[in-house]
Order: sequence, then C-alpha cells, then structure tokens
Amino acid sequence: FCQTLLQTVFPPELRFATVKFFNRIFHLFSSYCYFDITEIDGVNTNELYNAVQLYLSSSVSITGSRLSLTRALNSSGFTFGLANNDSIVDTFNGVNVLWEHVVTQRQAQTFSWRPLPDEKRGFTLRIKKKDKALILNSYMDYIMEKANDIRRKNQDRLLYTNSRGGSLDSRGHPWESVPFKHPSTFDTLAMDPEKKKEIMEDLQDFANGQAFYQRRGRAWKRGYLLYGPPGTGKSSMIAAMANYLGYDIYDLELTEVHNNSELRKLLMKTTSKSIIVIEDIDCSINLTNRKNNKTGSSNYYDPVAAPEIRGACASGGEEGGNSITLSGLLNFTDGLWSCCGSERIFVFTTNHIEKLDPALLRSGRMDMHIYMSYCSFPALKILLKNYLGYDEGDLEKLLMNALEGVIDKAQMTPADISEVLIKSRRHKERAVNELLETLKSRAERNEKNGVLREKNGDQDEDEEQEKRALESPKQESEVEDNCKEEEDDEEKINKRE
Ligand SMILES: Nc1ncnc2c1ncn2[C@@H]1O[C@H](COP(=O)(O)OP(=O)(O)OP(=O)(O)O)[C@@H](O)[C@H]1O
Ligand SMILES: [Mg+2]
Repeated sequence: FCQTLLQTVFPPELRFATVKFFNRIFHLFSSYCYFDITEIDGVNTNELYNAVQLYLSSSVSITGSRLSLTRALNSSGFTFGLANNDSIVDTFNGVNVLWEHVVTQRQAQTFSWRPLPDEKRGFTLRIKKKDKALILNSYMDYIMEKANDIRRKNQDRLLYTNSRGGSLDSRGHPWESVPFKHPSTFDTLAMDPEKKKEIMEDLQDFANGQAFYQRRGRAWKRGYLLYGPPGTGKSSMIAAMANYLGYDIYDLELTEVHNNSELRKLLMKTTSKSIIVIEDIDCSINLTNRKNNKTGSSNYYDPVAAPEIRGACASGGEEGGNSITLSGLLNFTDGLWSCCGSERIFVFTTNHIEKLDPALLRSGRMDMHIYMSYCSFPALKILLKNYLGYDEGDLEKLLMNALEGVIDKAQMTPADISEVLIKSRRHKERAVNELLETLKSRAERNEKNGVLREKNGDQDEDEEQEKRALESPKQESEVEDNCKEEEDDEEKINKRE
C-alpha cells in the first residue's frame, strides 16, 4: 500500500532524484572510491579489461576459492580467472585494493550495428580515497606491463588473421586469432650463419631500441622484405623472428581487405610487440595496379592465390575507389598511421622482387632487404645437423667436398633438400648418399639447361636473370645509404645483405 502510495505521490523524476541524493550522501561519507573497467567501452574493446583479467589470474590462482578456468582452442595452457561476481584483494606498494568481477545480463538487444555479447562484464576496483593518487599514477601502468609479461611467458603467442573480411566479431575485433605454435627458430633455419647473425642482431637492436628511436624522432618500427624463390624459408624466417622476440604475428590477407580505410582499421587494432606480415606482396599489389599485371604469371606464381586475385580484380575496379591502392599500403607501413602503436615489425615477402613498385623498395620503407637464397654449403651443414644429427667433422672430408662442389650448381632450395633428408632419415648414410646423387643430377640438369638456353637465347624466366634483377633495387638503396651517412655506432639500420 505504502509503495503504491509513494509511487502515486512521488513522480518518477522525484524518486530518481531522491535515490541520486542518497547515493551522493553515501559516497560523501564513504572512505572508498570505485572504478569500473568494463569489457566494452562504447564500441571498442577495453584493453585494460583484458590486462586486469590476466594480471589477476596470477594472484587468483593462489588465493581465490572460486575460479573460472579457461583454455583457448589449441592452447597449451590454462588461464585462471575470477569467477563471476567474486572479489579478490590485491596489494600494491603496501596499499590494499579490492577487485570485483561484475557480470550482468545485457538487456534485450536494441538496434546495434553489430551484435553485442549477452553478458556485460567488467571489473570494479575499490580503493581508499586517500590512496587514489598513489594508485592511479602507477598501478594501472604496472598492471598493463605485468599483463603483457604474463601473456608472453605463460600463454602461447598469437597468430592473427583477417580472414573474416571486413566484419567485426562481437567484441569489435577485425582479427581472428589462434595460438601460434610454429616450431621454426633461428637454430633450425638453414642459411648463411653470418647473415643469420646479422638479422638476429638487427632484431635485438630493434627490440632494445626504444630510447634510440625516441631520441631520433623515429617511429619505433622496422620493415623487412624477404625475397627469393619458393621453399627457401621466408615463412620459416618470419616464424623464427616471432619465436626469437616473443612477438605476436598478424598475417594480413590483402585480398580480404576492401579499401584503404579498412586497412587502417586493421592496423589500429594491432597491438605492440607484433610482426605484421604481408605474404606474396607482388600478387597483392597487382590487385590494384593492373597495368603492371601485363607481365603475366611465371613459374613462381602462386597457383592457389591466383584465382582469388583474379576474382578480386574482376569485382573491385580501381576506378570505383573500392580497393586498396599502393599509396594506401605505403601509408599503412610508413605514414602517420603506421605509428599508432609501437614496437612493430612489418615483413613483406615476395618471390619476385623485380615486380614490386620502386616506391615500396626505396630506402626507409623496408629497412632491410633479405635475400633467401638457394641452399648454400653453410646452410646445408645446418640441415645435415638438424635432420641427421651430423656435426661438422662427422662426415668424411671427401664426401663433404663432393657436396660442396655441387651444392651451388644444383640450385636446390632448403625445402627440397629437407625433403630428401627426411625421406630416409632412419638410414643416415643412405640419406647423405641420396642427397649427393640428387644434387649431382640437378647440377647436371642445370648445366644442360644452361647450354640449351645459350642456344635459344630468349629464355627470360631463369634464376640467373632474376638474381640480376634482384640486385638492382638493392644497389639503388645502397647508394641512398651512402648519401644518408649518419655516423652513429648505434645506427645499424639500413644494412643490406
Ligand atoms: N632456410 C630453411 N631452413 C630450414 N628449413 C627450411 C628452409 N627453407 C625451407 N625450409 C623447409 O621448407 C618448408 C617450406 O619453407 P617456407 O614455407 O618457409 O618457404 P617460403 O620461402 O615461405 O616459400 P613460399 O615462397 O612458397 O611461401 C618449411 O616447412 C621448412 O621445413
Ligand atoms: Mg611462404
């Protein structure tokens, strides 16, 4: 009766104002203040929410009595979390704070551009008012840092892809991710040890170079262009880089990106400490620069990607403005947008460096051009060690000399060679002999082809010629390097192989 009376006597506005008033009074006398960290902030995913979740997972696992336990698909580890509406006390600089995980059901969905999750999740942080300044100044930074560390250490790194096209998931992410478990490392990568060392040092310099980049007013990013025939380890190199630095990989499928602004959005949603990869860039560039496409396909042309690209060309005309342009791509890597995060590595791969637009190759765009060559003798030694366990002195000198004599002429890729070795890895000696035979026959065939070519005169798609074509952009940038001449020891940038 009283309630009905109240409702009739007090109009809703007045009731609302009364509640607000009492809330005010309560907060005035309360010694605590509260911070809500919701999972979704308007339309964007709140990075802080994920960080808090991860940060708390370490302390929750020890002290919590009711935990949520999750394991991402294909992941090798579990993540503890605070159960719904549960709370935990954390201590920072001697100050106690209380975290509560608040989960409420979302009301029936009103109209929205994209579906929102059914549950509204968030953390509430309760701290004493007197500790507010102390905590906010450093606690949040501490949490972000700690969460990143935990993720890199405990969890698998992630491989992101934009295969969904332009659509976003219910949490507003354009990227889909899976745990990244590629076993390739710099130890397993067969290539010239000196070149390998140079790349590893370059990566290390980059990762430790925050102050260097800051002081020189450069965005903290680095670009690598990997080029060479298929099966020479370009993708393996990217995996090795990610494993070496502990970075996530964003594998950008350009054929799924419809226009420049979509490309920008994708970039904005990448996190720092990541490698952004565009494979087979020559195929993707042809997507819009169709004038350059007249050269047609060649023996390295990716047969899987080809129909897709042709389809994309047919649907998205360059005049319609509905496709990515080269300048859009360059802005992506180099323009103002490329620094909307930090500590990022861009890696482009191509089988045909000569097909790339010079604008992509000019100095400063891709800091290092790395030629992934056919298997050389030092690289072969690494493969023999990795596949058969043979060390430097284990094989007879005569055999090693024979291998050394044919390896360059055979022009076999590390992928070809590992195929031979893996086939008879149970019988090591047989494997080496088979390899020698294969190398010899390949070398012979190449020599014969070479003679044939001299007779025909017009075989333009051969590796020798390609190599020469590959040299030219390199030399060009070397000249630019000399012009720049910043005599600084730290400046190991712009080294070319
Ligand atoms: N340099 C290398 N060291 C060790 N293994 C290699 C190397 N190159 C190739 N391989 C082996 O060959 C396989 C294919 O290599 P990878 O995918 O890295 O070649 P790629 O250069 O990316 O080729 P594509 O141009 O076709 O993409 C790998 O799984 C790896 O086992
Ligand atoms: Mg590859």
